[in-house]
Amino acid sequence: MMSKKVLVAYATKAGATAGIAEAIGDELRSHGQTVDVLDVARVNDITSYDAVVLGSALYLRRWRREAVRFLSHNVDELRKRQVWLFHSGPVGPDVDQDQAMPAAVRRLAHEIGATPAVTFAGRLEPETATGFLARRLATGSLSGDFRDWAKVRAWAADIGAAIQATQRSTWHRPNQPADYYLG
Ligand SMILES: Cc1cc2nc3c(=O)[nH]c(=O)nc-3n(C[C@H](O)[C@H](O)[C@H](O)COP(=O)(O)O)c2cc1C
Repeated sequence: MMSKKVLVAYATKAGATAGIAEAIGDELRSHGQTVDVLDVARVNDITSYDAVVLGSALYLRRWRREAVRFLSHNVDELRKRQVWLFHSGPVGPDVDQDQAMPAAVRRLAHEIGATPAVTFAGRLEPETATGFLARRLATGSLSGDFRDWAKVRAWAADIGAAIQATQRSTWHRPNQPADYYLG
């Protein structure tokens, strides 16, 4: 059986979200998928992928702009694919709090037909923090690497299983054009 090609794209400022994306990629590969893990700013064309996982770091309750731009520029192609979203954010006392999708991301996710973004805890450390505010926050109670690798891998394993399930049957999105069925 042909393995499906999966894009795991991430938007990061200080690298924590890239690490989560790599872990998702490793897990999917262990499920037999062919995976590219890429900075979303470097992705131009998604037509060669069967499924897309997109994650962004959260800053001041927003996604990074390159992730939002990717969604808005690829709505039509994403609608035809299986898409999963995540964001990486909470640190310190908020570590277990699911974060709301920013309004613009929620609208785009709805257009694409993707389920809401899952929240993964993040990392904020003096060694990797960039910018005055980040460096200041990184020395207080928010400081640390809170990424939950077991949670990340379990989520990716579910995605791997879902992609495998659609390899056995034909994957039809509801918005598949009608001429697809005509000879
Ligand atoms: C200035 C600043 C603002 C942040 N705002 C949020 C936020 O609104 N929500 C959240 O969950 N995390 C927030 N965080 C935490 C980061 O999202 C977290 O450290 C994340 O894992 C960083 O990802 P990155 O290393 O990929 O950039 C903020 C961090 C900084 C430094």
